[in-house]
Amino acid sequence: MKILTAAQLAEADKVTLEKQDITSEELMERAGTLVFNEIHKRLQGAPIPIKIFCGIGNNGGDGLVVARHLIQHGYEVRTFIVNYSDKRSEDFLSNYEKLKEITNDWPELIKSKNGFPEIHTGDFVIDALFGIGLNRAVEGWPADLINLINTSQAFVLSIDMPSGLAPDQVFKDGAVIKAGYTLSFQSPKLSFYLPDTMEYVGDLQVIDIALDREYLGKVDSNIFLIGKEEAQSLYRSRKINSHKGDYGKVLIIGGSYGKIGSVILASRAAMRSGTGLCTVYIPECGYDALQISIPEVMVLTDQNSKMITKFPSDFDADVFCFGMGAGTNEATANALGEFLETQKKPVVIDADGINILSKNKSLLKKMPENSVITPHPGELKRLIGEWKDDFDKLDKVKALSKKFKLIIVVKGAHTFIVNNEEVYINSSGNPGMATAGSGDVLSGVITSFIGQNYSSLAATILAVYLHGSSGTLVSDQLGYESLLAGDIADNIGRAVQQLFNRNPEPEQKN
Ligand SMILES: NC(=O)C1=CN([C@@H]2O[C@H](COP(=O)(O)OP(=O)(O)OC[C@H]3O[C@@H](n4cnc5c(N)ncnc54)[C@H](OP(=O)(O)O)[C@@H]3O)[C@@H](O)[C@H]2O)[C@@H](O)CC1
Ligand SMILES: [K+]
Repeated sequence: MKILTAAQLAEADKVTLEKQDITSEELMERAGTLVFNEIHKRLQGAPIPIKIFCGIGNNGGDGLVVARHLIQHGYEVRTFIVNYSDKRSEDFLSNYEKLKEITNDWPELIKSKNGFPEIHTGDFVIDALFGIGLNRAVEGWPADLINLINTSQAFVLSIDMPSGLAPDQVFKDGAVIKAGYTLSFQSPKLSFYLPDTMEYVGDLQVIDIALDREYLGKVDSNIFLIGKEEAQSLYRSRKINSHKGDYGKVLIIGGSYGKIGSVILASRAAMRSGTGLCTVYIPECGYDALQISIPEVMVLTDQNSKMITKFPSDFDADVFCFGMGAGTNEATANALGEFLETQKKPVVIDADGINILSKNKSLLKKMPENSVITPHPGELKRLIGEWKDDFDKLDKVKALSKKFKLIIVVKGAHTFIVNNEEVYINSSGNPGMATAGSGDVLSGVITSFIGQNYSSLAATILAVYLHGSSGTLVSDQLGYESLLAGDIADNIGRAVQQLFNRNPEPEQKN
């Protein structure tokens, strides 16, 4: 699914009015009615005190439409106009008049802190203060109101965006509504998925308000949300008449004394994801552990017993993966440098491999095109330095991807896959996956798919999605705490099966 910017959504709005020959007030009525329907479906007329806080722009206008429908359906509603400016939008004003026509309980005007109502734990708060028109941090008494709502422990539903959050930028130090539920129009917004802002969104539902299909189809977005449908479209099923040679010959290089488990996990994940032939290259100390843990994998050993000092020079693999548990010894770094001198096929570099790249940035130039690196936040910081905010981070990652033609997997609650200017945001997974070895498994799955002849980008997107949905399948049974990285590897096959069954997709909640 495409993720649109505020500017693209405003353009979609404009095109829709022209093409569907409707007024902006009619579109607001459509959007507000759909929000009302969702609320009504859940509340079923329950006598819960509802407090709606409306700004004076179009987000506030949506709030007024919702208020009118709720009142007409007999709900107990108090509507507040949060008068942070005199520049009321036209559609806000017409809905203000419409509301006054149907009730004697006119909206209450809030102009300062003195006008704040009491908000109780059992209240149902609807936040229609600001939407995608927010253009600066929320400060002063409107910020105090947001803080009051946030500390009230009332359930908060935000219309389109949690107020104070902007779709494509962050405003430092402004107040932001912490929503329990967000009903967002047409497209999710980028800030819903970024580490610093995702916590404000609560559970997310995107409402199709039928903006112009043609515009939505053609609009040039570089940001995509990856869900079940997208993963399905990337997956290629096996031919009946095939043999192990058709499914890739991969070599995974890594491990050091005390960290052989990382290579066991990566190779197990590669095998569980369909690799035809998997060989690992490890320090000698890991030989027995590997052979015993996973007999399907072949083992080559370095002449050094405790670390990698040389890469096998004559091994012909379809794809190489390096880094997990390897340490950052000079001998290991030199071995990687020497290997990259001659390497032409994409490689997957993880963990200590990335730390070696960070310490020896000249190696980045030697990385073959379309290689994949999979940093977690700490590794990323070592690679690109500090960032101001998540948007700045994304810009820096894009620049790195572009400069060295790399696919960069920015791991997090929502993993981002960056390929030049394009950003793919993963929607699967859960907090139980924040566990040792989870990244080793992911590298194994990516490597496996590249070996099976997926493009590096397709392999990475599919691997990240399946890794997340496998994690969810496991935690659905064991809970978050008990999930082990090895379980993620072992359930990749079930995650593939799940791509094609009709159950709702195991998605991550914000
Ligand atoms: N896209 C679509 O298709 C559809 C969109 N719809 C709805 O429209 C919403 C967007 O509406 P919008 O453009 O009127 O902006 P909105 O968010 O209400 O606020 C603007 C006001 O806030 C002000 N302001 C800004 N920042 C501020 C701050 N920090 N502190 C104080 N003031 C601040 C700003 O004033 P100014 O900057 O001029 O001072 C302006 O007055 C969208 O989210 C959705 O709900 C649906 O109805 C139908 C289909
Ligand atoms: K809002």
